[in-house]
Amino acid sequence: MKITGARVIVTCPGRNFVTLRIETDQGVYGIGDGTLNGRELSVVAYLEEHVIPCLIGMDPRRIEDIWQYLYRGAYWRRGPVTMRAIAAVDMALWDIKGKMAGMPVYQLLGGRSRDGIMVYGHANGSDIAETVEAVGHYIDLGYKAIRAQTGVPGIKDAYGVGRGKLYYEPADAALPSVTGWDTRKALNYVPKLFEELRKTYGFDHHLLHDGHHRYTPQEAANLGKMLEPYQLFWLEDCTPAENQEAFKLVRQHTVTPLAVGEIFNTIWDAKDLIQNQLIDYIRATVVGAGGLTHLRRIADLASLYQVRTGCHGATDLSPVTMGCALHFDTWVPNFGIQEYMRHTPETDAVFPHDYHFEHGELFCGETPGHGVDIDEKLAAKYPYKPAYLPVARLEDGTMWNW
Ligand SMILES: O=C(O)[C@@H](O)[C@@H](O)[C@H](O)[C@H](O)CO
Ligand SMILES: [Mg+2]
Repeated sequence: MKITGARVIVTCPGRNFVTLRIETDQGVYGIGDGTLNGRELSVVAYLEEHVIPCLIGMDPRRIEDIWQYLYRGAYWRRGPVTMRAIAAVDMALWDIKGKMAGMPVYQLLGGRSRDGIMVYGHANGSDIAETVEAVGHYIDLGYKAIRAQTGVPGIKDAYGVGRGKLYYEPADAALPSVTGWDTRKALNYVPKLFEELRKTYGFDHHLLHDGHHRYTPQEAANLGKMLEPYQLFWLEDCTPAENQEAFKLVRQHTVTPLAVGEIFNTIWDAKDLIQNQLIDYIRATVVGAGGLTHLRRIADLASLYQVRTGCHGATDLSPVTMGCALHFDTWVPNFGIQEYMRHTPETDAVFPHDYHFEHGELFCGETPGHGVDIDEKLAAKYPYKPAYLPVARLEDGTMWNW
């Protein structure tokens, strides 16, 4: 069996997506997601200039060998662009493998470990009252787990406050928009949100919060401690994780569960955090961490230390990634939770899929492969539109973490 061709499809049904389609001499094709929010065209170039020419003539059944070829062969290893390009190839090859076997990908991974996949949605508001109401909306939709993010008085465009009830897309301008941040104001306000949420809705639902890399280790430890009475499912990205040791300080001071990893792109980013039990959930994703082939290695390492998966699932991960993630989540023994930021109807129309939402859970389908396709005619109606993630500055103008 041979790869006879491959092409990259860039489409923007409300936001940009990068999709790789791989053709074979058996007439079977597969698709993969390579979207990198705000830097999409770098992955397009990497795929078109440096990956696709190497793939032609290769045997698509050799998923592991092609992964090793693309990882080791690049010489310059790791990084978000390289690993997303590898992920796009990997997802497409698993899709082809499933179609050839007549099986959904979760069967190829090892079969079902569960039926439904517990997901969490994104409730947010400009202040505590609005956010409390938004959480109620997600409860009414049947979610068992809800992430809550609030605007903070005195902070311009604080992270996580969307522009609509269900859809949250942070990439918002042709050049990065500038938002503000003030840790002291946030530390004085965020715990009050969770106090109000528990007072209003009790403890029957999981609540999550995303620190989005904004706190120093000491501040993160302080926030984790202040949130303990509200029994969060997790506090995510509480402090930048390049220095994995920083989590030792946080861990010493709080039992609030910690999650990290949506910006990780290989097992090396997470190895020390997992082996030292510094986190409870690993958020690495199929698209961000080199595809299913590498993500299951991360999950296996995590399982040795009772760390569970909590894959990132924001709107900037395409339905192709969501489809693959659900097959992964259906198989992985140490599953924790799956993030599920709903895509818009336009996006869903471009990417027809067989997964569905019911009673707070997502269910992958039984279609051979990963169960997601791309309508290229429709995709062509949405040309690429430059969009960047915002940047954040402190009140004195210091660059900070968005
Ligand atoms: O946990 C999350 O969902 C966020 O961290 C993301 O929405 C993140 O801001 C975006 O994926 C960035 O593109
Ligand atoms: Mg996050």
